[in-house]
Amino acid sequence: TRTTRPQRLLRAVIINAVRGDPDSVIRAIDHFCKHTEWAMNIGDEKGAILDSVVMETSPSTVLELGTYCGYSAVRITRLLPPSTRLITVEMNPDYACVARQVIQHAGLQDKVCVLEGQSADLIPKMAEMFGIQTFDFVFLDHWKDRYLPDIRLLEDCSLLAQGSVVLADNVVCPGTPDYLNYIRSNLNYRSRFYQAHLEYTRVLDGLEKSEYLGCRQGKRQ
Ligand SMILES: Nc1ncnc2c1ncn2CCCCCNC(=O)c1cc(-c2ccc(F)cc2)cc(O)c1O
Ligand SMILES: [Mg+2]
Repeated sequence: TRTTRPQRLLRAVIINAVRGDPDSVIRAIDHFCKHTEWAMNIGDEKGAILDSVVMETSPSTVLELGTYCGYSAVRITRLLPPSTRLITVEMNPDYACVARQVIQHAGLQDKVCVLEGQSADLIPKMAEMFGIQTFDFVFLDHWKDRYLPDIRLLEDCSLLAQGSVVLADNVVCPGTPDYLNYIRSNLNYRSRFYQAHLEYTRVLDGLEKSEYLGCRQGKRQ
């Protein structure tokens, strides 16, 4: 049977990227997506915004929902201090398999845990599984209609602390209207929109960064 797009992306990484060099893995994927086949990685333009938010947060516990081929896992993890770990959740086993190999090619396998399963099932088990209390940084990049239920689940599981930062991809394209409405009208968050473009295209898209302020009451009127 023909290879899948993630398998062709992985082959491009193995051929073109230097083993152990995360930046060359990022460059190889962006080149593949610009010149060979589009793929739904966050990409270089939004990726630079992701980098800046990670650096300003300097998190010690990081959660990513929606791994795909591991591009954003490599982008995030290459910026983390040595003792920090990224937990990334992917429900598609084929994607997870490719992502583990991309992450390994970048030399970051000791700092990333790729968990297979649905975010809804795994979020309630996170604290127990990893011996953590809260996440300092959460990156949302999975099914767009899961952003809202999953941020609510993170709140209910007390996995967000005052100062935790939630960054959401694709809030314009494909769009996450219910999530945006919730997070922008909720007094427990301070949100900021970063205008950008859909990866490797001229289509408008953007990222929404939301800082959790702790548990206050009420909604913005
Ligand atoms: N742990 C979990 N729980 C639930 N779902 C889970 C999951 N783990 C994985 N998934 C399943 C997510 C599948 C990928 C999600 N991402 C997307 O769907 C996505 C689509 C586009 C896109 C834009 C314009 C187009 F014309 C076409 C596609 C761009 C993006 O940047 C995207 O991130
Ligand atoms: Mg995305």
